[in-house]
Amino acid sequence: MEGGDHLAHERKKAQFDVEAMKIVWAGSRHAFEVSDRISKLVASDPAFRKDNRPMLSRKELFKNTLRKAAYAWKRIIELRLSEEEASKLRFYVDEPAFTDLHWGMFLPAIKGQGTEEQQQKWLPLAYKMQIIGCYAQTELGHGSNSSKWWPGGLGKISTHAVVYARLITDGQDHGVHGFIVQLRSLDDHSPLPGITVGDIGMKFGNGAYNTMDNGVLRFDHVRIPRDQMLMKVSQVSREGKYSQSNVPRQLVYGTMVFVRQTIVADASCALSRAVCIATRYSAVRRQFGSQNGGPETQVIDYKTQQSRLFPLLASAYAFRFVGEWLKWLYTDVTQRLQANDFSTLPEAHACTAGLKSLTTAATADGIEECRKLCGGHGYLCSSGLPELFAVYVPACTYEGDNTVLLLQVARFLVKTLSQLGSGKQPVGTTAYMGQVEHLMQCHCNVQKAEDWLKPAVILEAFEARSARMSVACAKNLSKFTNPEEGFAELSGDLVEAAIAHCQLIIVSKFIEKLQQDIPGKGVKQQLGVLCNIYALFLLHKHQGDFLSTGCITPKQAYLANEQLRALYSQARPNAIALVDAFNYTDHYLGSILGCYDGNVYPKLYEAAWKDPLNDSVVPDGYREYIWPMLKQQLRTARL
Ligand SMILES: CCCCCCCCCC/C=C\CCCC(=O)SCCNC(=O)CCNC(=O)[C@H](O)C(C)(C)COP(=O)(O)OP(=O)(O)OC[C@H]1O[C@@H](n2cnc3c(N)ncnc32)[C@H](O)[C@@H]1OP(=O)(O)O
Ligand SMILES: Cc1cc2nc3c(=O)[nH]c(=O)nc-3n(C[C@H](O)[C@H](O)[C@H](O)COP(=O)(O)OP(=O)(O)OC[C@H]3O[C@@H](n4cnc5c(N)ncnc54)[C@H](O)[C@@H]3O)c2cc1C
Repeated sequence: MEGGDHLAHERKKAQFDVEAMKIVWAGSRHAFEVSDRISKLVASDPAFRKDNRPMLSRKELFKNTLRKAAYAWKRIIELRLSEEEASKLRFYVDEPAFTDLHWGMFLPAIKGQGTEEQQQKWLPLAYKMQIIGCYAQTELGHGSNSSKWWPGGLGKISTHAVVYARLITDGQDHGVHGFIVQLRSLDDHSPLPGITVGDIGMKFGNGAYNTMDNGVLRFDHVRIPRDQMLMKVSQVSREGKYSQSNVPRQLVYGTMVFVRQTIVADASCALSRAVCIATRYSAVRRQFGSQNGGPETQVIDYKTQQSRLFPLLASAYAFRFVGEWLKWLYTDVTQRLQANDFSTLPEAHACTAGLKSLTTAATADGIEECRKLCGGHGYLCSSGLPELFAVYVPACTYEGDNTVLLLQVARFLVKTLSQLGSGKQPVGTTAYMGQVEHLMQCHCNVQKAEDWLKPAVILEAFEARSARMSVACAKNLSKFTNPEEGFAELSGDLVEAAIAHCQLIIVSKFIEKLQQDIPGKGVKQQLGVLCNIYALFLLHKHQGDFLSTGCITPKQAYLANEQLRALYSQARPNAIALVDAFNYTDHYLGSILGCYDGNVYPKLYEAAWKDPLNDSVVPDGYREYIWPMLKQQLRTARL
């Protein structure tokens, strides 16, 4: 079958209003319209072509990224795009670049930690791209006195950086503070005196994150003007006197709370993209196994394929909704901070750190699973999956290694439990800890598989598991005379308790989403199916936790799995429509396997001939290396 929509029969099976689901996915009609318009603008402009990336050398690749970034900026100005539209445009250009750090970290750091005066001086320059900034925190080795190493945009492009360094006045160390530092001349881009700066070298994967100039930076007697220390949290007077505003020191790390929140939202984009590719291809790909001489089985009909694919589809939606909620939490904490209410900062830190860790780990693993779900073709660059994985996987490390972040969550949980004794009622995402006595002894009330569809039953099981794991850690910690020693010794268990808590947050936010008014025929029902798949998949995967803490019985674990299988059957006819609801253009997907019309095989065949290796029938190197070898064999054979 040539041309046409090869997935039309799948689209007809949908039991819900796909257009309405697109709006739910986007977050609002307005967000949908902006996203739809800008993604099509990017897709239709040949200047944003990206299929040749894996073939380019690092230098060609990097120059191409600079060209695209400059062209994107030109279009943003010409079209007078709003900040929201401009940020969507950069998103759909889909190429990591120095601009990510400029807009995503440099500007937010100045906004969050600079005084009014500092903001007035630096923000207009940065907004007009008259200076380009990066965020320089990480060091080559341990400590804050070796060389900066890793900051994106630093290597070759940034003119300025927010540099994190220790502040020492009168021989007294005041800890890490942020400073705006000019790195390069605004005339000829050469490094300023005393500054050594460059790129740190090739990274994982061809193309992929090599469009970014992650850099190294050293200072030798560089003087930073006093008024370039970011002084919202603490100040140094003209006379060299150090003082602190009446705000928590942790605000110095506020940019990380912001970025981690955006990383959670981004996880749903990366995972949904991989899932869209794998779902469409699984419906196109047929294998043996039909009965009565009918068409061969679509691989999406294999239960094994469904049990690997549908939990990822459900996770993409779950991460979308928890990302939406996290954005709300971040906005809320920001407003409170402005009113000098710092009470929710520890929770915002724990939620952003924990959810960043959980969603990036699941997304990186999920992209790799999607590659395998596409069989051999998933390994081709034209599937889009190898590059997506290579670009995405460092999210498990940057903005805080995932294990380190889970340990931060664990500290928060242990602290929350320890405060129960003093009568402090936990609120927000730890409110359930207030019923710890009930959760320690409650029994799951599931007798038949369908009982697992009740939100209250799911919630209680997840709350009980999380509370019991945290309490077990707290009890074990209390056996140590030195708490830090205890924390280090039990860190493995603490990480697992943190994971249980974060999974509870994701499940509960999905359930809360379903309590909202969601318009559109069948939309809420489909989201209900996905929510149950997400929760029961986690329960099945971590049944060891649920069983060992006595939250459920082996029979109930068996029933959960039975229900999960039934849910996969319900999701099956809607699978293609559920990925169509992401509204991704073929340009953004960048995948032959995931193309909208499902016309995969002719496109794969055609793409193969475009590979530079097929430019000539006889390859370069044949005469030099292969021909003499063949001749040699010929002579040996004759002897
Ligand atoms: C608008 C468009 C959006 C575009 C989005 C852009 C996205 C761009 C993506 C680009 C891609 C990559 C960018 C990557 C950038 C980076 O990686 S920057 C470097 C980030 N580095 C880290 O994350 C290091 C991880 N380590 C930590 O976070 C440590 O906690 C930290 C180094 C900050 C401090 O360590 P310590 O000094 O050892 O202190 P701790 O014991 O950890 O903490 C002390 C107390 O402070 C609390 N805390 C820690 N962090 C925060 C925080 N961020 N906010 C609030 N509070 C925090 C912690 O809980 C402790 O509290 P307690 O004393 O227990 O009450
Ligand atoms: C692509 C990319 C882009 C980046 N961009 C930037 C940027 O723009 N700006 C910037 O400042 N930085 C940037 N970084 C650096 C990044 O933030 C750090 O790599 C990250 O915070 C992890 O720190 P590390 O590399 O020192 O890892 P390490 O801390 O050395 O981790 C190594 C191992 O030790 C373990 N470990 C470390 N500490 C503990 C502990 N306390 N307890 C238990 N286990 C522990 C970790 O789990 C990990 O397994 C980037 C990194 C990457 C990969």
